[in-house]
Amino acid sequence: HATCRLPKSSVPYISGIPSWQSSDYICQGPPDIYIVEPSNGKGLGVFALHDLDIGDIVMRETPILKIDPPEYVRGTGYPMAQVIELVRKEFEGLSPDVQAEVMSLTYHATAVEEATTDKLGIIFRTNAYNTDDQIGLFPKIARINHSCRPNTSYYWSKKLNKRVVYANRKIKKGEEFFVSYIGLLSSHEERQKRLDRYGFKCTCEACAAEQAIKQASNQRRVEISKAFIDFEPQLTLDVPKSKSAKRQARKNAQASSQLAGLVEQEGLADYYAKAYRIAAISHARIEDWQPATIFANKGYKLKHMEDPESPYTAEMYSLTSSFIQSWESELKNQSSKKVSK
Ligand SMILES: C[S@@+](CC[C@H](N)C(=O)[O-])C[C@H]1O[C@@H](n2cnc3c(N)ncnc32)[C@H](O)[C@@H]1O
Repeated sequence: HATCRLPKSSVPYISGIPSWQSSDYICQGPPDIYIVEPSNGKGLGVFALHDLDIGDIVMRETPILKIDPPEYVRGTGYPMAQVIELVRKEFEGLSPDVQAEVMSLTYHATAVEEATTDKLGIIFRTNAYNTDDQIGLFPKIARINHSCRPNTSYYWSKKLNKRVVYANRKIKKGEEFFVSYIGLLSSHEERQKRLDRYGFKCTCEACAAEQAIKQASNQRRVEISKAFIDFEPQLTLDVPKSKSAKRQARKNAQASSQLAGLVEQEGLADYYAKAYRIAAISHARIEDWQPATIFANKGYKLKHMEDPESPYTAEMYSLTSSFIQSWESELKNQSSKKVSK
């Protein structure tokens, strides 16, 4: 979408000879997508400079510093002392400019940590994101604030060596971009506990809603989380044989459609594809090919938008095409039965 134009004062052609030098030619390249500005009560934030569609890229960024994480300890996370040592080693190898960029990032520390812990370590804790198997600092992405119903999603592209942030719904010019720093399938109180280490009370639209709405949202999130776990053992394409297993599978298919509806109602775009996959497989198990195909195709479209080359995209592609074939033969059978009647 480059906007290329001649400088205003130039007269483009005189007798077919351009009167301007090629260096006058202005080609701005693609319009900027975001601007970093103060965000009310949240320090700096990142805002849209124009309207974005679902799937539009907001940022793609290579980590300026990354570490192989030490072993994760359940309950307490990565051992901070070891993380700091690893980060410090990488930091020493950076140019002074890049070091300054790292040190300019925001951080949150308790009074005790402020007195005892290396500031670089706390900056890393406040701003770092996982790649596939490492943890990295992405100074531009680090300016994006948190929401429990974010309008952007992200993934790590191994091929590009970049973290990619994209719009997960339509975004209007001037809106702030938000990502989620935590898993979102828990109540407001649980989420706030996990956000405490970032040092803010979340006032996103889900957390700031009035009590009754927040209560309903809490319930939906807990229900979605439970359903994801409950569905896990049933995610095979084996068609149940016994009558009772078939009856159960029909109930499950119904519940899977409700699950997809619940995730959509809660507006948790990061979980749509997972819910569609469950609904697709659950309907395939009762050989209800129309909804199975539609759900698989929805999941495929989302995965493709995120990363066309990921194994998840390939899986959803193969499910969609196999369910379409089954649906087609079902339709053919139905019409040949009609003809023979
Ligand atoms: C990764 S940084 C985000 C960018 C940061 N606002 C800045 O000025 O650089 C995380 C910090 O931003 C602030 N923050 C992020 N999301 C917020 C929110 N929803 N409400 C208030 N503060 C938030 C907190 O201070 C948090 O520790």
